[in-house]
Amino acid sequence: MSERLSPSGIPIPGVVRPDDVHVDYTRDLADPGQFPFTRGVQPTMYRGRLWTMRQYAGFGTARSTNERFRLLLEAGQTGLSVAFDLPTQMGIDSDSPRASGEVGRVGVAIDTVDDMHVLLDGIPLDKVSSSMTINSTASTLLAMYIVVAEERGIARSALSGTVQNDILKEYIARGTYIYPPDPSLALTAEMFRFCAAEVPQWNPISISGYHIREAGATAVQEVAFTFADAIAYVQQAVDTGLAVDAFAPRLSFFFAAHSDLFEEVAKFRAARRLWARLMRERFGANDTSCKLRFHTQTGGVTLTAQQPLNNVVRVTVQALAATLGGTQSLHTNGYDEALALPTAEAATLALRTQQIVGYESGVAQTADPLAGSWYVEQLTDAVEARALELLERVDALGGAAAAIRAGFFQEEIGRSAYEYQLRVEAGETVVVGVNRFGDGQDPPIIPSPDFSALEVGQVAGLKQVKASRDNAAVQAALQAIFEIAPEYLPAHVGARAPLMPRIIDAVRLRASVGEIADTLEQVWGRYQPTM
Ligand SMILES: C[C@H](C(=O)O)C(=O)SCCNC(=O)CCNC(=O)[C@H](O)C(C)(C)COP(=O)(O)OP(=O)(O)OC[C@H]1O[C@@H](n2cnc3c(N)ncnc32)[C@H](O)[C@@H]1OP(=O)(O)O
Repeated sequence: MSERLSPSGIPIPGVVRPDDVHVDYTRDLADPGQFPFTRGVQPTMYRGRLWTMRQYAGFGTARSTNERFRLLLEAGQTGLSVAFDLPTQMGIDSDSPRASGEVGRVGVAIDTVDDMHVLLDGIPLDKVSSSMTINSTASTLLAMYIVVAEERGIARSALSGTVQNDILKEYIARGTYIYPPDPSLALTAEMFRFCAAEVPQWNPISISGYHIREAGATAVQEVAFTFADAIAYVQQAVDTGLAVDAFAPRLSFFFAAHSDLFEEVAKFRAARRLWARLMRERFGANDTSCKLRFHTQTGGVTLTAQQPLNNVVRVTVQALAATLGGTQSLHTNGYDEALALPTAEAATLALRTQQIVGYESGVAQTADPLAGSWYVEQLTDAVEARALELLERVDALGGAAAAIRAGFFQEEIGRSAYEYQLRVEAGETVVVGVNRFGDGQDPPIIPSPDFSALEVGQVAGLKQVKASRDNAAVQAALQAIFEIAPEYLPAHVGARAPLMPRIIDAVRLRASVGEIADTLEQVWGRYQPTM
């Protein structure tokens, strides 16, 4: 019989026997809540608290997204997750010609803190945690969140949430970068400092393997490349003088869950163990800093436009993988996402899927229920060993930033994506309803909504804000940012003046996302990809 391989290329025996596994319980597993946290970061895991059900949502205006948030919270969702439109992610105001046609399309349009007020209207910011998928403009959006809370009388210290703020993977796989890596990384370190000092329950980064996976990486590459990025962030922050244990407990991560249930569970367990070991060995971090806390999203690329209801089943298997793997927070995709923005019905069903997994399937009853399975332990070892090997190749290239410049990640991911495609085309990898069990029907066509009226309204709102604010004060606040920005360039020696408080000042005066981004770009320049 031919050899079977997992999707990452790990050989899978027909039967795994006790002698095939060499686990030392104390060294390799330990109880949940104990180093190396293979079995989970909390001693009681989901018996103490179920994972956060956090559906990524956002489209059109702040008002329409606020309505979707309320619908989801009423349906039992336990955390928020904001999707921003491309102009907001790229630091472009809605009234710029460069934003034309993109306003409110793949997420909500936010120009000033006034939009943020509408977005968060009626949401109890001291009770619900919010995630914001925002990277190059993360500092401005976090500033807006803080100012909304402040203007509602809620202290910064009471806020909890996450900004994605993972710029390295933008160069590798996602694309919403503005500035070159050096000042971008320096700004990330400033956000680590600021959050640790002033917003202690905020996670200033969500180091993301999800997009690396979506771009075609295997599970092993997903872990290795995410950790390569993570090590670069930790090193950068340490180099600026922060003590590792002052910020590392608030590093958070973001992974994908695909349909190979066992490899995915092994991936999550291996990732926790590998991260704990890396942090202890490379940075001398304490146990709290060694805990890998992560959000998971079911795999967008695994969804098919053909026979879209099949996606409900895929999402269920993937949600099981994430929760058997001990995720802290989960987004389950809508079954219609391969066709269009998810409908309210699909978004609700996706949340119901999590609730069925959480309350009916029994996964929440005991921590790390698959531990001790010879197969799962063997696969956990294999994923860890292979990810470490790959990480060491990145080290040899000089770390994540150097590997990005050399095109290493992009090439490796591209090769995996190509090989996967060949396997699908050869029928070796079965995609139900696509290369097998098709019904000959074309995928349904869903008309895309008309965004033009929305854009006109958003632009009018922004013009009104710009006309009614104290423009001299805004210019002075932007000037203050401009004057500090050079300290975030590599040529600068010595301590840097804090940038976050200046961004908050500007946001409070109703400076826009685009104005703040342009100010920084004047000093830092724009990144030009080398490949
Ligand atoms: C694809 C798309 C795109 O490209 O556009 C995207 O990127 S979408 C990307 C969307 N991204 C996201 O949604 C990222 C979401 N990330 C997060 O929510 C965070 O970063 C997270 C992963 C750390 C999860 O945070 P969370 O608040 O939801 O959950 P936590 O596990 O931290 O739990 C909340 C609090 O409860 C405590 N807690 C949890 N479980 C227990 C337990 N069993 N016993 C006692 N306490 C417990 C935690 O310690 C914590 O308190 P304390 O805090 O006091 O310790």
